[in-house]
Amino acid sequence: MSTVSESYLVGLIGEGITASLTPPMHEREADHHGLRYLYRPVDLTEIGLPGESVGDLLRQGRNLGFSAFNVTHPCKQLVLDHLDEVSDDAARLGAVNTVLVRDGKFIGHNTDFSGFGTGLAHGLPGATLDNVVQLGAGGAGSAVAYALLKAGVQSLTLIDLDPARVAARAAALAELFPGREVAAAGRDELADALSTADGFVNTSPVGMHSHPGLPIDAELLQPRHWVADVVYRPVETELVRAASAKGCRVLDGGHMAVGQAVDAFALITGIAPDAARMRRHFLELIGQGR
Ligand SMILES: NC(=O)C1=CN([C@@H]2O[C@H](COP(=O)(O)OP(=O)(O)OC[C@H]3O[C@@H](n4cnc5c(N)ncnc54)[C@H](O)[C@@H]3O)[C@@H](O)[C@H]2O)C=CC1
Ligand SMILES: O=C1C[C@@](O)(C(=O)O)C[C@@H](O)[C@@H]1O
Repeated sequence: MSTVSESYLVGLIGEGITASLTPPMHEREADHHGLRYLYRPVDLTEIGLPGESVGDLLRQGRNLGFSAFNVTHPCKQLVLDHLDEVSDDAARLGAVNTVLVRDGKFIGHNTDFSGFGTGLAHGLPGATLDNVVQLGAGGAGSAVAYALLKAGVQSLTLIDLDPARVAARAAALAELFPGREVAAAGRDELADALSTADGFVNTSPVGMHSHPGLPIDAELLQPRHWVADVVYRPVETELVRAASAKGCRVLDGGHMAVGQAVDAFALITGIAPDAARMRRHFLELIGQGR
């Protein structure tokens, strides 16, 4: 037996997340710190609940002694209506993936953007951030674009297949970061945009096992470009491979996947986790086909 001050009970609420690597990453790191820490997936698909039930689940979880939750698709925006406090960045971004239960209150944070930002700083130190092209303006893309602008990117070109979505995202980001240039573009403008860019980030699903291929023509990459992917199944995507072969510095999608877990673990426990150890564990899990 343990009381809420002696142990941690954490859940991940979202659709189709039973195979997520985030629970084992947290649990293994907690073991290293000698913590009693259990992290369970609460898979909406398996229990047959809609995303709108996230508020009820949070309240039930609080009553059952949960310490915190990660929330993911389709709940990152829906959860906002149920929180007592939201960090400035999560409020600006309009998305929460981490909810702390503190004195019966729900406090929202976003570690997707901070996790990508930390991965970028550690994985590509000193990368020139003046001009960046990002493919994909969906859920992951919103957090990554926010992280890039926070990291100092001056000119960001967002490219997506959905013109309305990318225009809305670019306009919202331009308002949040006055003085920066945030442009929306179509795929036909990729070559032009990359000709003056320092870096390229893929946040589209292209490159996943279920969606194989290169998200852009590798001919467009020059050795001066740094290249980041957020796809992490596989970790070595076709983009990562092609960019490395061109001599580009690369950041694989595992950095964001581990970064969000590192930052959430720190928020939940107040303990700084060993990020390198968590990445080794993540790569081990991926290597086992998890
Ligand atoms: N490393 C990490 O921690 C995470 C990685 N991901 C990865 O990011 C990928 C995207 O996830 P979400 O943003 O949640 O999906 P989403 O569906 O919200 O957004 C994907 C966006 O990419 C656009 N898109 C698709 N194909 C494109 C193409 N060929 N060219 C340009 N735009 C294209 C879509 O129109 C859409 O706006 C996932 O497939 C997953 O692999 C997602 C979440 C976290
Ligand atoms: O979107 C994601 C991915 C995730 O749901 C996972 O399954 O690893 C964990 C969430 O914290 C994060 O925001």
